Amino acid sequence: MTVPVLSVQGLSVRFRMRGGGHVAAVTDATFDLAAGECLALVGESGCGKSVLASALLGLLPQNAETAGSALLGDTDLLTADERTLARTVRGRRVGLVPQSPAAHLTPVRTVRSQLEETLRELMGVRRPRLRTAAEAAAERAAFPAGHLDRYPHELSGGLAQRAATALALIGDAPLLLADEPTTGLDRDLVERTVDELKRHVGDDRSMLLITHDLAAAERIADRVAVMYAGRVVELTDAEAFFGTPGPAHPYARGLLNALPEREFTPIPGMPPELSALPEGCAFAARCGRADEACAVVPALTGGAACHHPHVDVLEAPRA
Ligand SMILES: Nc1ncnc2c1ncn2[C@@H]1O[C@H](COP(=O)(O)OP(=O)(O)OP(=O)(O)O)[C@@H](O)[C@H]1O
Ligand code: NI
Repeated sequence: MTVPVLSVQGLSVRFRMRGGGHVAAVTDATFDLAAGECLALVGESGCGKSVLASALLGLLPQNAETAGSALLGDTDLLTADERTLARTVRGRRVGLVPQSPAAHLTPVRTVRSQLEETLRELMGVRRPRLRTAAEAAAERAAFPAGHLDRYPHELSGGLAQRAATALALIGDAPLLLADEPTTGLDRDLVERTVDELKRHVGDDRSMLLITHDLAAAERIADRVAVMYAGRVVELTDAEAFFGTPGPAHPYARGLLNALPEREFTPIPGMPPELSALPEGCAFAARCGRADEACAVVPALTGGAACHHPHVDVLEAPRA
């Protein structure tokens, strides 16, 4: 077994709130990311995806408490000091593809100057090589050279995304972290963006793609992790998940069946408040399969954290 690029073990993040309460944003997340693999982390708004990403980047706010570990090589991202994270991790070992590229780019500077600055900072490239290097960096993300002297507000959503991707690729980081890279894009642009990201994954580069867009995840992911109320409730092979036998966890199955191109039936009810999670399985209150066993939190075994996973899945060979 090869050493994973990223190994997350029992990662929990909770926020201390005024008045003594807590928000349990991420609870006991455990997963590995293999070299060249794309893992899609999916789940509804507010389930803890971005908090998990912030934890991996050392960008949690002051009121956050973490537990567990997240090993990137021999660096534990949860305990590394800010200096290490800023100087050796962000950009260099983890490339960040942002949620809102237009907002992530500096508004008062052209794409060329932002690429050049990042090349200088991360790769030590100096004039006169800077100009050619910036053009090569743009080309890598299919950003047209003719638009390099534009300011972010002069770019379409698709081009802003490519500019942000070009920036994320500069450090040759072995791990790309993309948090909702397709939010706000039209469907055909979503597909193009996802396909372009996919070109950068493989061999020496892995990707953790955070999205609530299951169709985007299906296009690109090798494996899927489904989060519900802060926990990973299913972790499985993408082909099995989107095809046959389908998701094992009733929540994951409901999420897929809610898609317009599938059954278009939403899961009844709402997720619990992360400040007041129930004792047992957090999905039990919405689950047609729940019984008294669900008063205890189910462990993530056989790919799904559920006392009553879909049987057809259990009987089929799992990846
Ligand atoms: N600084 C904070 N203090 C308290 N609670 C927070 C803080 N940051 C995030 N949360 C809470 O953590 C939970 C998880 O938020 P998160 O942003 O990770 O969701 P998400 O899955 O990324 O959703 P979306 O799809 O909308 O981006 C939310 O309930 C959010 O309100
Ligand atoms: Ni988010």
